[in-house]
Amino acid sequence: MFAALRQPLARAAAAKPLVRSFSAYNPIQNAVSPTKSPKLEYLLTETRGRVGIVTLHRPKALNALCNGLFVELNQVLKEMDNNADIGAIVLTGSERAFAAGADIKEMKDRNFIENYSENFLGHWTQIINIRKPIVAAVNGFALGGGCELAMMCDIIYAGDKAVFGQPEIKLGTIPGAGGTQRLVKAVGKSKAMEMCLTGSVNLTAEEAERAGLVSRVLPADQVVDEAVKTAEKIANLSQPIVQMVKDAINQSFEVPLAAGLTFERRLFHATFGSNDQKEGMAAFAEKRKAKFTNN
Ligand SMILES: CCCCCCC[C@H](O)CC(=O)SCCNC(=O)CCNC(=O)[C@H](O)C(C)(C)COP(=O)([O-])OP(=O)([O-])OC[C@H]1O[C@@H](n2cnc3c(N)ncnc32)[C@H](O)[C@@H]1OP(=O)([O-])[O-]
Repeated sequence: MFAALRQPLARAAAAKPLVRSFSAYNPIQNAVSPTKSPKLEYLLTETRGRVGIVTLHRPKALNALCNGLFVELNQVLKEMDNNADIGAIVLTGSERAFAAGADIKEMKDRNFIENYSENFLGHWTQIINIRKPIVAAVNGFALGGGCELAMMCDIIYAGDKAVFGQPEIKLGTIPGAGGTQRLVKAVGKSKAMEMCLTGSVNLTAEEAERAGLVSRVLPADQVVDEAVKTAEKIANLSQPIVQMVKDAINQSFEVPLAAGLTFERRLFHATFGSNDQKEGMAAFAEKRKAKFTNN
């Protein structure tokens, strides 16, 4: 069973980068022809150790999520997911805004038939298919699609001035990427209703932490560094086992408790088919640090 689980990882490790090596995504270094490897317009990327860092970078529009930004984001995340040198990802924005939502100016004149037939913004959900853990490091505004994007990540750290909200109702629309679904699970029905029905009740970072939406509040200038530290910790654990934890926790959003517990137990059983389980438990018994080999 474990060999079967390993195959996608082996494939991912062997896979050629979609476009070019990740470090070449740095727009400053980028000198590759635009057709094969388009320059990133809306993102900055870097790696620190085994952590890939993606920074939303559309400062004039408070990182409003336009189509081009999302196309780039999907592409970069997919490439990091396929890069065996990266074990976890940090997604962040600027100190003023993680993201102020979907680009209102870009979508204001669209109509229902176009939206429906083109599955408008359907590609936003691709981020949930990324298998490596993603830590969102949120400063400033995380509104509308920005809040939804943070909730698509696996862990959220917030700067002390971060603001989370779903203001779509004030624009005559509703949240379209999880604001009425994931937010309920994160903060409960009453608070989610209050936020989505008024569009003006936002959560401060402290409130978001108390409600369980974010796991840590930090001074704004430390959020990214702390997110990277956590991501580095995760990236140095056994990668297949990390993916199993992510899969198992995500199952809890999808299936009834009994099915989730069965799924969890089967994965727990499966870990015993891995060398990393043998190494992890032997290292504990021998009072030494485990050396995981991701198999
Ligand atoms: C699978 C299906 C997927 C469906 C996805 C659905 C997604 C989602 O649920 C829908 C949304 O997010 S709806 C969106 C929900 N979000 C909202 O409703 C929040 C909208 N934003 C705001 O309310 C205010 O900008 C803030 C209160 C954030 C800051 O106020 P402040 O400090 O006075 O700053 P400022 O001067 O206002 O902004 C500076 C510049 O940024 C610009 N810009 C900012 N946000 C933009 C946006 N979303 N768009 C475009 N542009 C945006 C702004 O125009 C200005 O540009 P200008 O060229 O200089 O004029």
